[in-house]
Amino acid sequence: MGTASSIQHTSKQALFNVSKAVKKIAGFSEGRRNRLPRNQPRPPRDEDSCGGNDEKYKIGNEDGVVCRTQHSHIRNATMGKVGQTMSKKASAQKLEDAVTEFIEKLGNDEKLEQAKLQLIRSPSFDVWKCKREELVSYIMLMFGDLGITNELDISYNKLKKWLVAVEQNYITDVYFHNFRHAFCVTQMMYFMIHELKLMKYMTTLQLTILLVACICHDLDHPGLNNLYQEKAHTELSVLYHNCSPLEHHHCAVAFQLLSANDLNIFGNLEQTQFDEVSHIVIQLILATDMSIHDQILDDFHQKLEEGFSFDKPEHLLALQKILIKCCDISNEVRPLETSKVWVDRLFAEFFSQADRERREGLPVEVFMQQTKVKKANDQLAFIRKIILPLFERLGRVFPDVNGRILRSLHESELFYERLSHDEIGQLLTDDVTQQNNKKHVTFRKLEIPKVVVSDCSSERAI
Ligand SMILES: Nc1nc2c(ncn2[C@@H]2O[C@H](COP(=O)(O)O)[C@@H](O)[C@H]2O)c(=O)[nH]1
Ligand SMILES: [Zn+2]
Repeated sequence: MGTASSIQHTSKQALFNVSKAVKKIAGFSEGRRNRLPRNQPRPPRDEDSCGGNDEKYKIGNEDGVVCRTQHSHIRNATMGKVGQTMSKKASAQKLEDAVTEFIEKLGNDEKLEQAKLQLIRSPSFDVWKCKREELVSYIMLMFGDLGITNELDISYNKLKKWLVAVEQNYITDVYFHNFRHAFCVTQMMYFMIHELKLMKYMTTLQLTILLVACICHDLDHPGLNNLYQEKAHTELSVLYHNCSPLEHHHCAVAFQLLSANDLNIFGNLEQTQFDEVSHIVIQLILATDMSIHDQILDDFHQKLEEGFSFDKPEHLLALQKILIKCCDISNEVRPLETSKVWVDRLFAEFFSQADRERREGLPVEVFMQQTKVKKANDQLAFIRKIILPLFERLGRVFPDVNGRILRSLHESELFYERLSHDEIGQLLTDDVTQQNNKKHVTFRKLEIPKVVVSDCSSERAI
């Protein structure tokens, strides 16, 4: 697998040395920064992320919200270890009781942290009940829990600054491809790391790569897909010759951010290691382009037929691509009340793109036309043709996938099967376009590259 060989080679090997003697942080980071100059900060955002202005997603006012949010959030947690053989709803109730009981006994910060870790280790974690700042702090918890901050010697401040910069480089007004989506993909990966015990097979650096790729995989997504980029001959489509233009852009923004000295969470790696890490992160982000879905699935299938081995770098990379793809389209692994919102948001993004295409005189795909789409039908098809086969293939390496993950997917399948008989999604949550009718969705003209590396200051303290 060429340059990725040493990072990917054999599990649980000490792959990098962070001792003071080998750190060349200053020179190393300066060099990279000089090659990739910083850009102008983006104007401040006017609202609190997706759904921030919607009553439905509001958690309360700013005063005292942290405490109330944490507790209501923990109380509303669902599933987890409890009730793995029960339905999504029954297991949710059981865990809710268990967590409520647990909270009553909480006496200090450490216990609260443990309770939070329990929450984010579950696919039932409800992203809609959190403020953006909380999401950043949850990712910090994941890094601490997996030993990443220790092993890569990342300071609390640097990690926080990097995450805040990443969060600011997702576009708030985009219905689906916003920071909450990136968080969900990351949190699902964190869940999978525990559920499938990936730490037995991968090094801490390899796990870090997975999480970083998830966090960055849709950076600066404009809410207009690759088809639009091509049809409208956007700057991105020209720059990347219509070859996964969005995914290449997400990579470009990710590495613009990492090029800043104070944001480079890989700053303690040697240059060659940084290059190898970058190479893998880029390949994982590029793998999220659904137009190469079959190709990636076939490649993994071939490795399975050869006899999958964690010790073969090319096998490991194929598996990592499947993992990030699973997480990227994993909303249906979550409880229906969470996943339904994502379905509506995805369609709202499609419809918004279709409106724009009509305004610009471009052809509009049928699956994006509000008058033609049958949400339940389409979702059922997506579950059956894309999601289930992908997870089932992952299950060939990790049989644990066949437990609660597949059960949950089959529950969703059943739900949409029933709904598709009634159609047309009357039982789905209110259309997001109606929820957001006060909000004007404005897509900025793409400027390449545009990255925010400033404004990570104390007023945004986590
Ligand atoms: N009909 C559905 N399409 C979905 C769903 N989840 C994801 N998707 C599609 O896949 C891509 C994923 O790639 P991304 O990196 O752009 O997030 C996404 O754009 C959708 O087109 C789903 O639940 N239903
Ligand atoms: Zn995505």
